[in-house]
Amino acid sequence: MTTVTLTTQALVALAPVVPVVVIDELDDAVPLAAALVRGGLPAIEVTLRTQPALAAIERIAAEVEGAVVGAGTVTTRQQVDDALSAGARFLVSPGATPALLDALQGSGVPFLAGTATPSDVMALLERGITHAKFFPAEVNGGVQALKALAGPFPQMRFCPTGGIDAAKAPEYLALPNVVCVGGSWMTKGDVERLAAEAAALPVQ
Ligand SMILES: O=C(O)C(=O)C[C@H](O)[C@H](O)COP(=O)(O)O
Repeated sequence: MTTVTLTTQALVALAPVVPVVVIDELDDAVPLAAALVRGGLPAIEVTLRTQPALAAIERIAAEVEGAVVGAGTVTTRQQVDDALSAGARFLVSPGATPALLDALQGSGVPFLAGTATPSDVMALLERGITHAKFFPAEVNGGVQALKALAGPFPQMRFCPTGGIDAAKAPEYLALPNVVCVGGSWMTKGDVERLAAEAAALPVQ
């Protein structure tokens, strides 16, 4: 099997939206991921918040053609190892402790660590990391906060996540320092149609 190394830049360029998927029933994982891929959202974040999450990552990696499955809610080195073993091709965390950043930087796969403040951003830049999640986006000031962060940190690129829906996503994606947004809004209802609408959103 050929292993293609995915860079963070390539990951965030796959689609304007990274769906955040919470799997309560393992059997839901493959049909949901397949609908997201058909809609045009190949990079899929499965949160490690539920019991079947790792098995869901395994199944999606094995069975859903075109999916680039990743693990979300990664907060420990053990979860980094478990997610990689399950087949995760990228990792997302709500935060960024030094221990977790060591593990993420050693993982060999792209990752988005969580930032919410200027100091969080500086801790990543000190390590040469220029792409981050901005979490929880809406309650941390949303679009206005990201505009303010662009001043001192022009090199930083964000994937805001948390409280974003189809109505709010375009305003985020219009910002020069936003490369994609994360959200769960397209994972309920007519998933393929909602994914297709999200996939069609323009990125600045
Ligand atoms: O578990 C994580 O690490 C997270 O990313 C938290 C939430 O899953 C996202 O914030 C999605 O949030 P909503 O789009 O508001 O549902």
